[in-house]
Amino acid sequence: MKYVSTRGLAPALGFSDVLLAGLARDGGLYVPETWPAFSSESFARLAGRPYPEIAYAVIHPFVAGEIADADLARMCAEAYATFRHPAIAPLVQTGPNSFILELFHGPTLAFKDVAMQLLARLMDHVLAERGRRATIVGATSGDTGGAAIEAFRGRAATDIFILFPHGRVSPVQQRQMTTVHDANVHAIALEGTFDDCQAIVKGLFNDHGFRDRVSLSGVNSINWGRIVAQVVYYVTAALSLGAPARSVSFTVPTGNFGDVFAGYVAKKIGLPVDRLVIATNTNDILARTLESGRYEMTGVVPTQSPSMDIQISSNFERLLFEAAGRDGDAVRRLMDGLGQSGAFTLPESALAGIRGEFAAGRTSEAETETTMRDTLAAAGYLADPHTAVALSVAARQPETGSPMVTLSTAHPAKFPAAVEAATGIHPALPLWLGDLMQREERFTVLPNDIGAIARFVEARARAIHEKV
Ligand SMILES: Cc1ncc(COP(=O)(O)O)c(C=O)c1O
Ligand SMILES: N[C@@H](CCOP(=O)(O)O)C(=O)O
Repeated sequence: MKYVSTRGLAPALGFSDVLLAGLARDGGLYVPETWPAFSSESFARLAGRPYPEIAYAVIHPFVAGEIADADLARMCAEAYATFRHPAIAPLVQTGPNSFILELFHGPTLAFKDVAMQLLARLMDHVLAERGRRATIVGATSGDTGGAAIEAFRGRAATDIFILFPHGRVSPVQQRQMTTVHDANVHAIALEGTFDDCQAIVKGLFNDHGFRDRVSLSGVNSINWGRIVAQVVYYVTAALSLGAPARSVSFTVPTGNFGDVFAGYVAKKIGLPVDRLVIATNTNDILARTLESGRYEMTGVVPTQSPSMDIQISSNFERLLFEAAGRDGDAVRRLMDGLGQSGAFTLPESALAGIRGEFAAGRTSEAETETTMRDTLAAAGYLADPHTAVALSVAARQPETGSPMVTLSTAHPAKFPAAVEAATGIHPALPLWLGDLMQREERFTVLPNDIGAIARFVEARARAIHEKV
């Protein structure tokens, strides 16, 4: 299987090259040339199997033989051995037909661990086989950074630089990035928003000289390896609820569109998914786009679900590519429009296609608080603010008979202030992170300037390369 760029101008690559490339050289995102097809029988055979086995089975066709089967199986087993729940991604029933899919049992208490623990192992494996090193530069609104640093810390073949928006992540999120002192880890507080961080990362990828000099790789959801690992929990959740014999709906708290796009991929490979619902906070560009057909940036406001304070939603480009009939020229024109004027209008047929696959809704700050309080009162369940955004949107969906699964993307202890203000309960960090707030912080504050970031990365990466 080859992967093609959403902008149509970069060479098609195999799985291992796509893992290391991150962003395509034409600025697009890689997607598989064709979707593998799973039959009902093959899904049925996976029901009841342990999570790492299902991960292996789902990811295997996407790897297309580029990694030996035994190595892939071992890496799936090792990645999910880092999780603190035997089910890895357990389902909790909160109503007659309502379920919460808990994705926060990994080392940093966020759903990002599910993909990142595997991605680090896959990248290490490919780099070792090629005798190469890579410099990872990533952007985070809070959770990707901690998960990436935890997964890549101490790895000999990678230096990792994470840009986070200064003052806009929760104290727990910040400390998960700034208290890791391995020599290959660099936390950078950028004087800007998450969108600024992400624009700099994409800018660095599009500077081919820089990209080649430092062997740039990415671990944001621009990397296909992130998406494919996230497809797995849609499969495990649906199988637990009766798939393939019945279909299941999902509501997903959404920012960069990676998580909900993984749900779309699950559907494309044959999982019976009824509805896929995009849930946004007041940074509601995706909900507005589905309503009006116009993707239009209006400025980001800080919310109590900071990881979703995003308006340039990277993976929406992957959906555009699908909805535009896989026409890379059309996607390039739309993305150029976004770059020049901060907006684009979806072609009618693309909008109709997207509306056929997704529903969307937004949750205000007041509704997020009420939902945290009501969920505790009605179901005895303490949800984090990101999960609450999605629970609120899920509750407003029409009943179709299929079970509704809301993805819970973070542990409430990552956002104690918001959870306590809404519920009166101060969620404690698990024992192994109990001293997080006392650990020494180390990070560099840099201006919102791509040149300053490029110089910092190149100087530090080179210094590390010279020592090795
Ligand atoms: C806790 C949490 N929930 C939801 C999201 C949104 O996920 P995505 O960016 O994949 O749409 C994020 C960040 O990505 C997050 O950290
Ligand atoms: N919400 C994310 C933003 C980056 O998303 P990614 O999935 O593209 O890595 C975060 O927590 O950093």
